[in-house]
Amino acid sequence: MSALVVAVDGPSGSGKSSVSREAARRLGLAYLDTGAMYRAATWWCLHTGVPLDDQAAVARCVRELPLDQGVDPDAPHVVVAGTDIADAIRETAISAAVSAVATNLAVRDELRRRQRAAIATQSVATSFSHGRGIVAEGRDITTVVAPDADVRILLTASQEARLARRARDVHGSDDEAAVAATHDQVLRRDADDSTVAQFHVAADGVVTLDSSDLDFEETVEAVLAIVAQVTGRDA
Ligand SMILES: Nc1ncnc2c1ncn2[C@@H]1O[C@H](COP(=O)(O)OP(=O)(O)O)[C@@H](O)[C@H]1O
Ligand SMILES: Nc1ccn([C@H]2C[C@H](O)[C@@H](COP(=O)(O)OP(=O)(O)O)O2)c(=O)n1
Repeated sequence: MSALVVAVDGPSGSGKSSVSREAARRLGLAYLDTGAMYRAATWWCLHTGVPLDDQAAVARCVRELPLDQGVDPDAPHVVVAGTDIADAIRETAISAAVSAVATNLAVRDELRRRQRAAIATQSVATSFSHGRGIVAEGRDITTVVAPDADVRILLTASQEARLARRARDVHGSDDEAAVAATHDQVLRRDADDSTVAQFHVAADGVVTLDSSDLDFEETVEAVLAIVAQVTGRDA
């Protein structure tokens, strides 16, 4: 079976990471979390003491980022210079700082180069059970990193749904205080990130999937239905 590349973009809390990972698992494909790369780059700059407002220094630092990122959806790992940072990159300090690194255009060039290489590797190597290929998700995968992907999906959800999901994720509750505490992580970050990537409106040929009124399972099934419709391939 030929390689299959599925690209998924969307704003924070739309469900990109969890839904893409589960879809990859069911399709037997690799899974690339490009947001984790921007988070790992941010962790590395902070760890090595590079001030995030020094654009040139940040760019130099990220070009040397010793990142080892797994693409098995059942066992994702993010290791930098021998340290497993999979949990550390989800902490609020990284979520608050990551847009400063992700809006650095030289950083984007470097990480996009690595993302294209990871996608190309999975397009030629047989790694998972049903064949070859990858589900890659982020903010600019359908438009810039892999605009020629076989399947391109923009996963959206209402602001209310996204805030509630992130609040449950981070604070274990979606009451008023928990939702208010996630505003910076979701709304401010999306506003900053959308200055360098267009992920609120689908580009030509990109299928929009609105998950506001779908639960997790329904969203995964909707992604698989789009893949089946576009490619004729079932999970
Ligand atoms: N359709 C959905 N309905 C309800 N919760 C969802 C849905 N999709 C994802 N989630 C949950 O919402 C949270 C945020 O999802 P995540 O995949 O991290 O989003 P993103 O990568 O877009 O920021 C997670 O706890 C996830 O399990
Ligand atoms: N392809 C990508 C992926 C992520 N980013 C940026 C946008 C986000 O602020 C950070 C982290 O992305 P991530 O997908 O982990 O963010 P959330 O799951 O929405 O919290 O990286 C990007 O600019 N381009």
